[in-house]
Formats: sequence, structure tokens, C-alpha cells
Amino acid sequence: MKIPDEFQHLTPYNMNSYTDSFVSGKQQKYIELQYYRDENSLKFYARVLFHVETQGAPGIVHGGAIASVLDETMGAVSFLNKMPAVTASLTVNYHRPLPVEKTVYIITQVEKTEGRKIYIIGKMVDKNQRLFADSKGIFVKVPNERIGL
Ligand SMILES: CCCCCCCCCCCCCC(=O)SCCNC(=O)CCNC(=O)[C@H](O)C(C)(C)COP(=O)(O)OP(=O)(O)OC[C@H]1O[C@@H](n2cnc3c(N)ncnc32)[C@H](O)[C@@H]1OP(=O)(O)O
Repeated sequence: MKIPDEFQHLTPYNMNSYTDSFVSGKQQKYIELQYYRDENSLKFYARVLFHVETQGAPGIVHGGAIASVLDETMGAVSFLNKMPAVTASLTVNYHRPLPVEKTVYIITQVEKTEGRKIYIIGKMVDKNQRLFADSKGIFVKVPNERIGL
């Protein structure tokens, strides 16, 4: 199934319990982001619109903004699979410049776990499946109290 059709079958994630993030919090106006989950899979999804304030080079979304959104969506897949964890390492490959004001879609999933380490991958595509960035990271499970849960 093709994005964004695939997203129509997903459940928008209620973000009312997670409101203060600099990536997805309601206080910031630079990034419009809606998370989604699929009750039948362990993946986590986001639809993202980077406004012009996120640009680095003129008209192009800053790589750090892209990395931040990928990081949070990757972290969230870990939380939602009941493995609260922090980012230990994150690698992002940028495949083509992302223009500002263009809607893109992120899909993240847990690839494997090894002890406390959770290997997570992500990708960012547009509605035509063109790949803008992909990512991999190692997240390390930590006790809830260490991350304010
Ligand atoms: C609306 C959606 C809602 C969703 C809910 C909320 C979502 C929120 C999403 C938020 C998203 C944003 C998320 C954020 O931004 S999280 C914020 C950014 N990240 C941090 O602040 C992490 C800072 N670092 C640490 O706290 C510690 O260094 C950690 C916890 C990572 C490890 O220190 P600790 O003393 O505890 O453990 P250990 O040293 O015995 O290591 C344990 C294992 O890990 C392996 N290891 C360690 N480092 C690395 C490395 N760099 N590469 C590869 N491997 C590494 C290590 O070899 C060992 O493996 P092994 O020898 O056992 O095999």
C-alpha cells in the first residue's frame, strides 16, 4: 500500500499526554507533526510539515531539524513498545534536499534488541515514496525514573 494511503488506515496518536517536546509540542510553531500508530504492527509513524523557520540553506530544511524529528519518532517507537530508552547513537543519511513546506512521512521500527540496547531504524519519504532521509540508532533502556516517567 502506498503512502499516504497507508496513513489513512492508521490511528492518530493522541498527543495530549506529551505536549512539551520541542519537536512536537504545541508551544512551537515551526514543525507540524502528527503521530500515528498501527494497532497491528510495532511500527510508529509521523506526518510532518517543516515550516520555513526550519530552513538551513534557503528553502531547504535544516539537517538538524530532520534528525530531531527522526530521533523523537524513533524514541517513541521504543516507548510504545514498552521499552523506555534514551538515544545513545544516531546516524542519519540525507538522500536529497527537503524543501520547506512539503509534507513528508516517517516510519520507524525496532529492528532488534540486545540486552539493554534497542536497534531502531527510520525513514522519511514523500507521498511518492521518494526517500529524503533514513536513520538508524541505538537506544539504551533506562529505568522510568531516569527519564521522568
Ligand atoms: C506522542 C508520542 C509519545 C511517546 C512517548 C515519549 C517519546 C519520547 C521520545 C524521546 C525521543 C528523544 C530521545 C532522546 O533525545 S534521549 C536524550 C539524548 N540521549 C541521552 O541523553 C543519553 C545520554 N547517555 C546516557 O544516558 C548513557 O550514556 C546511556 C544510558 C546511553 C548508557 O549508559 P549506562 O551507564 O546506562 O549503560 P552502559 O554504558 O553500561 O551501556 C549499556 C549498553 O549500551 C551500549 N552503549 C552505550 N552507549 C553506546 C553508544 N553510544 N553506542 C553504542 N552502544 C552504546 C554499551 O556498550 C552497553 O552495551 P553492552 O556492553 O551491554 O552490549
